[in-house]
Amino acid sequence: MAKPIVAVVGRPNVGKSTFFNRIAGKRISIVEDQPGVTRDRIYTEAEWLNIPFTMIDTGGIEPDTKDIILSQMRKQAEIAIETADVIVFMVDGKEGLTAADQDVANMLRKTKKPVLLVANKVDTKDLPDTFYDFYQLGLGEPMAISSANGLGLGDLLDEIVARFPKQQEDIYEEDTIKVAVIGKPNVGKSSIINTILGEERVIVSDIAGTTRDAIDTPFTHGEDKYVFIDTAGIRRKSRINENIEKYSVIRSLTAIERADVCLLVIDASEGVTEQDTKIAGYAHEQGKATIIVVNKWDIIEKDTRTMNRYIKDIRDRLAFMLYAPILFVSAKTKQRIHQILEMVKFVSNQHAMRVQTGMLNDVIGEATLLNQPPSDKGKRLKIYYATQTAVRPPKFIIFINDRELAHFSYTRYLENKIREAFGFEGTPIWIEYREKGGDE
Ligand SMILES: Nc1nc2c(ncn2[C@@H]2O[C@H](COP(=O)(O)OP(=O)(O)OP(=O)(O)O)[C@@H](O)[C@H]2O)c(=O)[nH]1
Ligand SMILES: Nc1nc2c(ncn2[C@@H]2O[C@H](COP(=O)(O)OP(=O)(O)OP(=O)(O)O)[C@@H](O)[C@H]2O)c(=O)[nH]1
Repeated sequence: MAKPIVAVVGRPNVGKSTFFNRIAGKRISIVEDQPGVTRDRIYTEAEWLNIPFTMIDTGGIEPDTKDIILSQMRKQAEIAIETADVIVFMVDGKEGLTAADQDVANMLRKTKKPVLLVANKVDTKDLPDTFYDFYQLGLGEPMAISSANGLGLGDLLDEIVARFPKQQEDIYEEDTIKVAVIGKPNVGKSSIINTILGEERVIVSDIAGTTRDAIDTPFTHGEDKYVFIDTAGIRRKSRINENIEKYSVIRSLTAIERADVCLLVIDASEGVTEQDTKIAGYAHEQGKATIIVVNKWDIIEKDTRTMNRYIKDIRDRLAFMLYAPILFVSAKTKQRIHQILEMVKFVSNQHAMRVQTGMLNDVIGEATLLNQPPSDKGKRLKIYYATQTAVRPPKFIIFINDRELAHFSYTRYLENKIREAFGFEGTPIWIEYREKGGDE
């Protein structure tokens, strides 16, 4: 389930960080490819009433010192409008209304996204006289909070959570394959999506009953139903500066969470970057199927070994997903673009595949005969029985005598044997051990 995104926008010194730290849970830092970009203070995972969400501190952008406050705030507001589900606009309740607040309010009023106007530093129950000026911003009733001593935060969080979009998952039929197109800015995500959607057999559907801007693109291809997840920011080209990069990563992460199959798009002229590795790692951990799509293949000067060199490099850098098929495409010339949906359908089936318990145990039994399970201090790992307990991703539980003896390398070996026998192409496989009770 995708987590909603909340962005906090406001002038420097209004107390965004203080607010953030009050609400923040664990922070995740994002690897940057560009030097000189503020590294932490980007976003955090938080939770209210058991509803998890992601909070972005747009104050984290301090691109260059020449920038005046106002232009920075405009950028913050743009980023918030582009990426967030709910925007918290924070003003300084102690200082009162400023011209810069007016300016940002003008921008925020134009978005259809919910905006909550919050006056921070209202440390006592009595509202300051200047408080009423905030009504002039045209963003509805200001809420008074004090981040420093925690006043009003619960009420604010209630209001934020109440404005989260309804989850869209339910509106797609069971057999719809959800596809996230992920990757860095400019690798050609929108070009690939638009090329696929322009294909003859593809019919883009309407989403019924959605009130906010549609963020997904559902379509059919022949008999098969698909939806490209969270395409709003991708298909509509954003003209936001370079700093959008790290926020686009956050969007990628939430898209991955909702998807069945991820298309990890890599720019052939750049190869696999650190950012790609990070995003790919997330898809892997989340148990999603992945296809690696190397785009812009048209601009690469090729000889007979070029493709193999690329494959080797990708396998080296993304060694944790050797299961992911690699496609070399060009959105520009349409080379091999038609293979993408075929591959999506194939790996989606692999992702949902269930194998018979009898066959699985034959494979495991044979594997242990070929390569004896490890032993330690005279005790040998015994494998009693294996069963598949889940799909999307396929999950196996193996009953054994002693978990201590089940080393990573042997698990890897068993995984390989399972793959040799059944395929499971494009999908990670989860293997869990259970100690069989009462035995030895
Ligand atoms: N009285 C009072 N002071 C506060 C409150 N919240 C924050 N402050 C103070 O306001 C100052 C600025 O707070 P920050 O949280 O750093 O503000 P910021 O908006 O993150 O500022 P930038 O990092 O410049 O974007 C600090 O001195 C805080 O202690 C509050 O609720 N009441
Ligand atoms: N030569 C070549 N250029 C391409 C190809 N695909 C995309 N481009 C160009 O690469 C640039 C970026 O393409 P987009 O499709 O906008 O990339 P994106 O990943 O959606 O970018 P963001 O919206 O910033 O995330 C554009 O100038 C495209 O024309 C390709 O296969 N070959």
